[in-house]
Amino acid sequence: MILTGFMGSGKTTVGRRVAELLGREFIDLDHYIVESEGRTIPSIFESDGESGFRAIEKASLKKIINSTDAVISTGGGIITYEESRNLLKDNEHHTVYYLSAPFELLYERIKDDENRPMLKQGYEAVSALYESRAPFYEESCHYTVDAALSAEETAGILLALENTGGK
Ligand SMILES: Nc1ncnc2c1ncn2[C@@H]1O[C@H](COP(=O)(O)OP(=O)(O)OP(=O)(O)O)[C@@H](O)[C@H]1O
Ligand SMILES: O=C(O)C1=C[C@@H](O)[C@@H](O)[C@H](O)C1
Repeated sequence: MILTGFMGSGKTTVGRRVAELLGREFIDLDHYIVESEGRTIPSIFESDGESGFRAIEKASLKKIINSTDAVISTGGGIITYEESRNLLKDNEHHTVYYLSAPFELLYERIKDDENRPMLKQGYEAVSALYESRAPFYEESCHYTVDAALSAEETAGILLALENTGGK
């Protein structure tokens, strides 16, 4: 199982819970990057820029996607590169679930978090980013799931889908 979606959609929160319910390991790709790089995400953005972070993110996804049956939560920008989108959609090990919710709700959840460099652009730019990314999440997933619910409810939906239509 792989979870995608915009910042604040609950990929980490819900992913950790559904992994517990499925009895599988949980890997948060942002956390994996921080551990393997020995740097925080804001410091990677500062020294390597967004493009540097994206290159590390793409390589990290490539490295783990076919080597684990863990529940993987991705970073919000994983759909930036076509290669990553194809890797998500065409992979043979994981069903990809897009956690989808309205922007205003997501922004309320994340607006005060200092650990998300993309938020420095301000409300209007982040809102435009949300709009521009939505089709990419849609095209690279197998299921779109409502993430405006409680984390527990969304985890329950994912569990049911994984047990019926999951890989
Ligand atoms: N279903 C939910 N209902 C209410 N709050 C939630 C829900 N899911 C997550 N949150 C809260 O929103 C914030 C962001 O959640 P989380 O880190 O799980 O999102 P994410 O999709 O992994 O974000 P990112 O892409 O930036 O890593 C956290 O404070 C979390 O507690
Ligand atoms: O939406 C994004 O571009 C990001 C989301 C986070 O998960 C991190 O991957 C990073 O802060 C970038």
